[in-house]
Amino acid sequence: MEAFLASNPYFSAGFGLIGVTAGLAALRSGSLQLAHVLQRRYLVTVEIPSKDPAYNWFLKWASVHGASNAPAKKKGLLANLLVNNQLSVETQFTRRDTGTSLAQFSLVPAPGRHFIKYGPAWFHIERQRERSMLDLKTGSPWETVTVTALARDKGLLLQILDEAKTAALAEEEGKTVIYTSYGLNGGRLSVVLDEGVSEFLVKDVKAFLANGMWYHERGIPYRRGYLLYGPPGSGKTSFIQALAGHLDYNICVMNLSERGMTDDRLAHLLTNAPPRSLILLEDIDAAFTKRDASAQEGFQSMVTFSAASEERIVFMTTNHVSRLDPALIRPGRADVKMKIDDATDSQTKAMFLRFYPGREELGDKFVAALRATGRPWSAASLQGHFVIWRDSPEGAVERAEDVFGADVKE
Ligand SMILES: Nc1ncnc2c1ncn2[C@@H]1O[C@H](COP(=O)(O)OP(=O)(O)OP(=O)(O)O)[C@@H](O)[C@H]1O
Repeated sequence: MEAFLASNPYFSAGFGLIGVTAGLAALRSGSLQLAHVLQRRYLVTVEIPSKDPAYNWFLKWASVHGASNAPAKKKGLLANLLVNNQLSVETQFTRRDTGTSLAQFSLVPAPGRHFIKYGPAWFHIERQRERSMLDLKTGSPWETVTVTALARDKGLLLQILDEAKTAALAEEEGKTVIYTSYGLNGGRLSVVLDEGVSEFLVKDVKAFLANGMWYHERGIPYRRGYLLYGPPGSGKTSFIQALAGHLDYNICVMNLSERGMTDDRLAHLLTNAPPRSLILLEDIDAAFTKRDASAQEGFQSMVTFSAASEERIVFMTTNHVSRLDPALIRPGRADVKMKIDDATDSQTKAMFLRFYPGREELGDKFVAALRATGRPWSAASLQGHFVIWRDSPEGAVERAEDVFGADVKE
């Protein structure tokens, strides 16, 4: 590890004492030499330029983990004083198959100095922006993040970079699966919901979009909220993806459980969402059950967001509708509430026929075999089953009960 550190250009004996504490600052001006000695012995610094992929990984990591190990009481105070007030919004666009783009917002430490506690150690983070230079490819300013571990253990920094990388890659992996497998399919929505559900939702969104003047003339906020709730794997997220493709809209996914997501920030994100966007707040229950203390904060956010004046279509999804504060999902915030449930008979048959066109009779047999078990099944598990048996509809029917193999029910 020592050898790796020595040869790694990111690890340098950078000068990271500035701003650590007032005491250390005084020490620095008083005795530079002593500071050098201390710094060499006790601090490890890594510099990450913005052109390095690790740059975004690290900022994202810092926004999620900062001060996460501080005791609960101190957490708010420390986080607010030292980190929270200095977050900035970063937007990343990913092109989707359908030609529209997916905008993803994250809150990352803003340029300036930050302190973060992680594991046993404190870290000093300095994000510096080069004012006179721009990255010609992206048009964004060159930046450098300097991370100084206020500890002697060099391994901690490596561990952090490694964790940041793993988290970033895992996130990308998930996205590729979701965002490339759905979308427009010959002009039709490729998600099979129960009869009438998808038509109802599409019609409702289109009516909303066609009635801007009506809202405007009456001074009603031009927004519509949809809550899709129900068991995992029923197609909530896929439907919203497909709908965006169908309307040729962008999707902005916001994670309400992200650290530091306060009212102001949510309002900022909502007003800065690109035009022609569906806003998707996934697993909204997570924002309210994970962090008790901030439930109130999240609630306020939703109030703010119901006041947005521009055209806003907001989709919220949850597996646990009963855990939500009723005020959160009242009309005005969630105008349409739709249960997207386990697969029905007709949905199951429709999916069967999509995989095995023309095999009506077998489709009925398949549905009957599943129904005979008395157990519920999800559209996601059906899809998994049909993919396995893609060349043999007979096999799919014979082994119908395998559909339950992949299901994990609460
Ligand atoms: N109704 C459906 N029609 C076709 N495929 C579906 C349907 N529902 C789910 N799937 C398949 O299952 C996968 C998972 O579905 P999706 O993520 O949309 O479910 P979800 O209801 O949002 O689940 P969760 O509540 O766990 O987020 C999808 O990528 C898709 O391949």
